[in-house]
Amino acid sequence: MTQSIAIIGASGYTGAELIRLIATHPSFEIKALAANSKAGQSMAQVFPHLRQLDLPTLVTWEQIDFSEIDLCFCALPHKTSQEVISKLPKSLKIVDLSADFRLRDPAAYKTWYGNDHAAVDMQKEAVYGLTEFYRDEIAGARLVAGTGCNAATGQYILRPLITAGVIDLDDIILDLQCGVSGAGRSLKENLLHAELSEGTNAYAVGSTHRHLGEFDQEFSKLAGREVKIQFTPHLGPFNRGILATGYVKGEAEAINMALEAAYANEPFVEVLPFGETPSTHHVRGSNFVHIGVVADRLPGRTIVVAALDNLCKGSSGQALQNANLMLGVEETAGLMLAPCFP
Ligand SMILES: NC(=O)C1=CN([C@@H]2O[C@H](COP(=O)(O)OP(=O)(O)OC[C@H]3O[C@@H](n4cnc5c(N)ncnc54)[C@H](OP(=O)(O)O)[C@@H]3O)[C@@H](O)[C@H]2O)C=CC1
Ligand SMILES: CC(=O)N[C@@H](CCC(=O)OP(=O)(O)O)C(=O)O
Repeated sequence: MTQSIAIIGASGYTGAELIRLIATHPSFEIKALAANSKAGQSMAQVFPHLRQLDLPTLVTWEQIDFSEIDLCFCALPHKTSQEVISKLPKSLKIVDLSADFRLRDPAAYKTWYGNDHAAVDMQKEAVYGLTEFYRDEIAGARLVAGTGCNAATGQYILRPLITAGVIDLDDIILDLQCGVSGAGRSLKENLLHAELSEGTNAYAVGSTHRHLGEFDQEFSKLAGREVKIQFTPHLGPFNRGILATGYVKGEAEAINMALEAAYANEPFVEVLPFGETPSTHHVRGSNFVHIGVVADRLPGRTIVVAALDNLCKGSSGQALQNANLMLGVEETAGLMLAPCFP
């Protein structure tokens, strides 16, 4: 049976990545694609790399006939997403890629995003989209909130360690580099080639990045007590990929065992042989996550490194994995592409 798919925000990076992945999906068919400033254009005009695909012309989301859609991906900026989603049919299955439905607590949302939420009921209804840890809830959900790409990478490292009780919860440092496509296809000075290439910089320093709202929510829920980590992201001078490095207090062997046990049956999460560390080069364009554990020279301290592709496992690949669950098809459908290397 074919399932009909719509994508709102199809003219952005995550929208294009969804289309690339769905192109090989055995049962999903793209019926409608929506944009804002680019409505009226063909996808070949907006994204020439998708020229060979037979795709509908971009329209505005108001022009879509949702009665013929089984599931809608929403890849819009924060705030716009909640305004649009609150106007969509209440029976429509939605996977949202924005930050708007990730945080359960309206007060926490206001702290990290600065505004009151426009759809508090839907915020409470949404299921957090980190597939490996919310699989059953996602399968029964109507609205799934895709995670932040930085937030996903950090959680792949830390969630199993918190659950297994193998690290000191008051001594967690996470450091991360995110490729420039993480900022979307927008024109900003610091994203110009001349100002980005051949250098790197930290941002949101002082543990002020909004993805800390997701870390606080998820880690505190897992631990049954408040957990706050130190987190600094860096803007990487590369297009795709996130490399996160966690510094924790705990024994490396126990940490490695906890990660191996947590991901033993996961199709997309791979724990590398003990002592090896991952690279963004080896997950690029794929839905895979690689994780590696190394004992630090300081006794009782361990380094854990994770790599994923922000546009795939960090957003669109995760979104497709969740959509597969919501529509009852094979979870890995359309997602077994090998990484693109070099
Ligand atoms: N990039 C990444 O790695 C990740 C992104 N995300 C989140 O996913 C969402 C999409 O990100 P990304 O694809 O990178 O963003 P882009 O900036 O590349 O694309 C944004 C899309 O939203 C559309 N849009 C903008 N404003 C409006 C509006 N007022 N009404 C309707 N459509 C509008 C744009 O249309 P048009 O171009 O026609 O104006 C475009 O299709 C964001 O919320 C982002 O935070 C989440 C995880 C990772
Ligand atoms: C380089 C860069 O700007 N990266 C983004 C990652 C964005 C992301 O994960 O998505 P959301 O915006 O949906 O939270 C950042 O750190 O804000």
